[in-house]
Amino acid sequence: MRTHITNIYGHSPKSTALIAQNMTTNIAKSLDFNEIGIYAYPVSLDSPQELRTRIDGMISGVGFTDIVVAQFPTWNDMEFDESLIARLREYSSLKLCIFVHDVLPLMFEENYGLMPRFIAMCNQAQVVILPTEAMKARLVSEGLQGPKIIIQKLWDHQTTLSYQTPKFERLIHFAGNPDRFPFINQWRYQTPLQVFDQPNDNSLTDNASFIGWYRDEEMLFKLSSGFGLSWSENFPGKRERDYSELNLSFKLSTYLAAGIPVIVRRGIAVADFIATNHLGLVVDSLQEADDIIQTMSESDYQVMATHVKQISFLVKNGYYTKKALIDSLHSLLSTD
Ligand SMILES: O=c1ccn([C@@H]2O[C@H](COP(=O)(O)OP(=O)(O)O)[C@@H](O)[C@H]2O)c(=O)[nH]1
Repeated sequence: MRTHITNIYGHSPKSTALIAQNMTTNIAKSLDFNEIGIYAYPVSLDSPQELRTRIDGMISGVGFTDIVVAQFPTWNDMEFDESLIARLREYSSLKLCIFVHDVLPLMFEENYGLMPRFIAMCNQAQVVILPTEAMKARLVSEGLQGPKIIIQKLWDHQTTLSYQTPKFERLIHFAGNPDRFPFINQWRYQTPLQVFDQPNDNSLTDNASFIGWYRDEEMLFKLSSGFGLSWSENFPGKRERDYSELNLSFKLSTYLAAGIPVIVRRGIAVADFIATNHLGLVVDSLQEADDIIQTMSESDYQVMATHVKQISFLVKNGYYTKKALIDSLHSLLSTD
């Protein structure tokens, strides 16, 4: 019996979906999983037979009694994901876990109609890894039933960079782009915002500096002071804020890996975890965060940083992913 995990290729190196799946695969490999590579391509060009042949090539190393963890979505269209699951289900003794990174029907309003297909796909697995309890409740209300559910809880952000005590600075970092997070173009708070993205013509503020996109280690190195912001707003067609109440943010774990305290909106899925573990500020508005930072003492900051250091160790070493994968294997192979 062998264990396998799918992994995507061929997307932009700046794609967070690619970064997250590649990282998850690296962690799984440390647990002796084999990789099933899935290259990005337009699935609509394949005839049903070509698609089947393509999938057979990808899973040629999978045996009838093996375990497969499918990281979804593959971003090759839901038709591809469904075909992959259908083909794997033909191996009657194979055990299947779907590791849900994003739920397309909830990400984009126009995709909500895909929900029944998404749920039907998940219901074919024995185990489904979901990001949060809130996502579990939502998908159960949409019809998810049957698979054992494992909660991921937090993204990891693996790095070998050694821990540095962060400096107290009244500064907020944001590792996201203004197309998805337009509110950063109107930053009007006293605490300056430092954005990891190229300058853009739509920025209406002098108090946000766009310092460019950095590769992983450089970015982590620059996140050496102040706070990391994870914040989403709804805008037409994309209910980012609603989605953040169900899903996990990757950038949140980037800040934790770097060792800096975070700022999150009350109501997002991990807000309680952030508050209970004293990892930063859980606030109702950006104005509230600004006010707290402007009056905060250095010792208050360092207390938070000390708490972050502990979770940073877990995140940098991949322990959330390892736990989710190991719990999934136990669920697939034993009964409690
Ligand atoms: O200069 C940068 C800016 C961002 N990122 C990566 O992009 C992620 C944030 O992407 P996104 O906003 O899509 O993530 P989300 O928080 O929405 O999951 C960060 O965590 C980093 O891994 C990076 O590598 N370099």
